[in-house]
Amino acid sequence: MTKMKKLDDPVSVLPGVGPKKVVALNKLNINTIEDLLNAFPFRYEDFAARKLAEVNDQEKVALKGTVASEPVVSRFGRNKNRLNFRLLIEHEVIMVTFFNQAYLAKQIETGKEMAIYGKWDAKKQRLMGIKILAAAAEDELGGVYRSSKEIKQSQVKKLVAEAFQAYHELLVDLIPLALRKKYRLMSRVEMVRNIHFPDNATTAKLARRTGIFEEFFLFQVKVQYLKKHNRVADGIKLDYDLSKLKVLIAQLPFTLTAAQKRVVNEICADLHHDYHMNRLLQGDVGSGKTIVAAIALYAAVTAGFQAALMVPTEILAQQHAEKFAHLFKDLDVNLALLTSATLGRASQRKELLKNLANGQVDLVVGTHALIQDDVNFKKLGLVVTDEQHRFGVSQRQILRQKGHAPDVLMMTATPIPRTLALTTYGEMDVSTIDELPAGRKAIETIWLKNKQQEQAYAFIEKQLDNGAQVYIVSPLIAESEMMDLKNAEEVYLKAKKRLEPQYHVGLLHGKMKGEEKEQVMRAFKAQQLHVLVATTVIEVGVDVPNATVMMILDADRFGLAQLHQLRGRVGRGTQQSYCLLLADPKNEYGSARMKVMTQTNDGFVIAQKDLELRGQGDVLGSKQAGVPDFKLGDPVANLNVLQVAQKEAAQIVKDPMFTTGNQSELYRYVRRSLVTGMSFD
Ligand SMILES: Nc1ncnc2c1ncn2[C@@H]1O[C@H](COP(=O)(O)OP(=O)(O)OP(=O)(O)O)[C@@H](O)[C@H]1O
Repeated sequence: MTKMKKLDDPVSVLPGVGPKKVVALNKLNINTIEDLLNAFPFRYEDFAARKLAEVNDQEKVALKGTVASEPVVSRFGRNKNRLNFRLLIEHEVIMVTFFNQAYLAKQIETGKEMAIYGKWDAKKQRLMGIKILAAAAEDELGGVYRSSKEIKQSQVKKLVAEAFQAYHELLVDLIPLALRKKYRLMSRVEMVRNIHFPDNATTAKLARRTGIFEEFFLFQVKVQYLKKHNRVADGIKLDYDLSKLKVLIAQLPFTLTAAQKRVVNEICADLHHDYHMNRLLQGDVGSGKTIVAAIALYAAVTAGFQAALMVPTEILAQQHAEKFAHLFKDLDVNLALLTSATLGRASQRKELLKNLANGQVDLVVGTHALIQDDVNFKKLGLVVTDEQHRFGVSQRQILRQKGHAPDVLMMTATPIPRTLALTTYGEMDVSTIDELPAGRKAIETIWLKNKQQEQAYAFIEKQLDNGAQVYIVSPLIAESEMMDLKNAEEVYLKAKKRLEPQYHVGLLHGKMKGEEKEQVMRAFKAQQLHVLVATTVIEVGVDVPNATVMMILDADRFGLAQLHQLRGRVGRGTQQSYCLLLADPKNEYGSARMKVMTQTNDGFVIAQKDLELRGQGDVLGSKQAGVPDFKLGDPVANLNVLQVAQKEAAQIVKDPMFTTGNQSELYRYVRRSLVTGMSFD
């Protein structure tokens, strides 16, 4: 009796797939039959014969004609040869050339009708042959597959065909029938068949349409199910003391914006529940996320738990710790700062670790040093982190192993366009601060050419005379910290020469020791320094409201998101702020970025523009963006489909067992993928 076939059979079950091929396929992420069936071609070669007049130079096309001369093979070099013959297409004669395929000569006879696929050289009126098309293949679209040095794409294609042949009846429909009808989608078998082996361009397109919907729909069902699933009561219930929170809020030097109040309520409701909070707090630069985080952290402390804030740099840890010390000075909070600098001193380190472990410390601010091995908490209830430390499975695992399953609030200052938010943070609840504190004036951004630097300095001088403080951001040299440093030093010397002795200029860069950095930041905050020349170390979170002018040198070297972050260091108070971009962009893309910066201060608009300008390839190609890899769908180009899929998925997960309609396959699929782990957590 033969073994039962399963879609997760390894590829080695196919005839001719030995250990070497298995390795080659695995490298392409193809391990099972199912993977093979899902290894969709990324484009098609169109083998339908075209008219010569319509073909562009260097285009790959199929041309059909009558052989008009005997094939001539000439040999040159070592083992090299060229095969030439003429082909009559309607009334024109072209030359066809194949390199190193002399063996094809025997198929070529004068007067024979032939279709040949190749690359058209318009100048020489020559088709550089790639292959002779069989008569039956003439109307076909040939899928082009990912391949590698070890495995050719024709082999991948052959294996896909064999796998489809042997396993296609195991393909089950995961999209409920009602939805397939509603959106006129193919069955899964038809979809897979027509993506791999379409009869023509139309069926290929229709199959892809189904494939894209399926991909988004399954993803959405999974994340939405997971979100519900997370709501089971195995988290911590933080019974915070509302009256104490009110005291804190009343003490603030400002009133919270309506948006801040709303998100505080959303977060507090989560804290109070006994499920795990897994929430994203997004807000534009300067929108006041820190105070929201502080309120949440304090809430955890009033509930008798410890709370931690994890930030990406030591400067920020220091800054937040200082702010919190001020904020909580009359409240009963025992605050500690934990960075690699504080951990560096042995005595301090021992004391700090002891107090975290015995629960003396209520609230700790730190860098990623916070979740290192020897750091133990007594009763950790809430961790607030930021996007740069996406708090993923492994970190949660670390904390869980230490006996904690804290609520998690992740902050992001990079607004994500709605499109990507749907996909990137699908499994999280999202709170958005969509309003800036009252009284903020829009930052005025001016783009100048490099040769106008003197004008920029004159402007800076005038602003300094009016009591402003200034950042000068030195140009970024990709991949070279040393060059960054050299640049920053040069800019620093120049600024000193230009502005001292009236004004004091400081320098801040990533290579400085923690203490040195602190000193410089402190002097800048205290207005002992008027101008701060810095590399991008100031990008994230630095908050000095009196600094109202920023000059960014060679601004076109930065991406939009980074420029927006940098610029966000000014415009944090009620004074009019300015941002001077100095740049001679080398291409249109660079100019477009400068223009966007001068046109808007809205991080959401900038994020959307960034996406459009960079092209989805760029954005989705970068893993760190956290965007799941879709095989067929493109969350930007296929936004409508994504939204429909999201809406339909919401309907499905309303019912915890998916019992409405016949969706047991879908349910099994979702349960299975949760067991095997989801990559986006
Ligand atoms: N409701 C408010 N009214 C007035 N000022 C506020 C308000 N909330 C926060 N601020 C002030 O606005 C400034 C920016 O706030 P905060 O540092 O929290 O911004 P952020 O959202 O963390 O920004 P970034 O992502 O740029 O670091 C701070 O100086 C803060 O004290």
